[in-house]
Amino acid sequence: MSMAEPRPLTASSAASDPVGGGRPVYEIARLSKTYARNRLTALTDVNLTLHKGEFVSVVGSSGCGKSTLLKIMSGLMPPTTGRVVLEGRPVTGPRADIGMMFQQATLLPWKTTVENIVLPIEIREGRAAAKAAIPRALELLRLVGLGDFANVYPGELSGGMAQRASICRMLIAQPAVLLLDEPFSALDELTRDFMNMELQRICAEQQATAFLVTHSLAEAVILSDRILVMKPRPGRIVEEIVIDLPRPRTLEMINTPRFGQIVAHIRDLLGKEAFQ
Ligand SMILES: Nc1ncnc2c1ncn2[C@@H]1O[C@H](COP(=O)(O)OP(=O)(O)OP(=O)(O)O)[C@@H](O)[C@H]1O
Repeated sequence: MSMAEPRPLTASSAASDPVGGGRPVYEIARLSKTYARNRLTALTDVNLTLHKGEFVSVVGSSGCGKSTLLKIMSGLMPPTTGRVVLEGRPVTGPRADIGMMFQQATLLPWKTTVENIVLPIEIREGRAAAKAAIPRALELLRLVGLGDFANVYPGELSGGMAQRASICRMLIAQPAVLLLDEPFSALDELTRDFMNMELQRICAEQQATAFLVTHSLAEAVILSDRILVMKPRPGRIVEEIVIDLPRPRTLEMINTPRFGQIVAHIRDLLGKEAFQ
């Protein structure tokens, strides 16, 4: 293998090879999922460890099991077999220390931005706790550049601004892990690029441990320390790629030969079926 090639690792080594030396935060071992209704094996023998401060993405063709994996990781769905452990405790349902972000911001239109951000606390711990969390919500709004928009309603926010607000809502409970389900795919390309750079900055500032599902290879490469490549029937991790581009990443890196090589390598791994 030449030095210019991405360094491929086997899927089984994914569980034991920390990037940046962080401690293990989220651990999945021998995970499988068979949907009872159609007896479809959506995932088989998935092993994965996320280390503190690490950004890991998963890519793969439609139907390879990415959403199934994310639902299990978030506690929304039980696995058929295997171990799912966050901060030493098995994940058996939704938890306050799991932060989630989706394609749509899903802010409540009758609540102001800051009220939306403290909403998870209000739901879990009541009004007094939500009120006490407002200073932290305002601090988070400043972190994402929305300091002046705390008291406006979501209808007055652009798509990118609404997603920034949902980053704050995700971070308010100081989650141990961030699970990101194509958070910027509904945005136009320029805003999406910008938001990815913002996400990188925020994750670095918060030392966040993040797991991203995306259809965009470029997005996965620009953001990640490692990329897991999945294949379908049955859904499994076939390769792990360590992204050795320096940090902080910049959009200019997208035009470098190294970036192009890594994307081409992943595209080859995915094969033609991923793009049909
Ligand atoms: N609730 C369900 N019941 C039965 N089969 C399901 C269910 N949800 C997903 N599947 C099947 O499991 C497989 C994996 O689906 P999943 O949605 O996890 O894939 P994905 O990689 O997220 O796809 P996409 O990229 O298109 O969102 C697919 O074959 C899908 O048809």
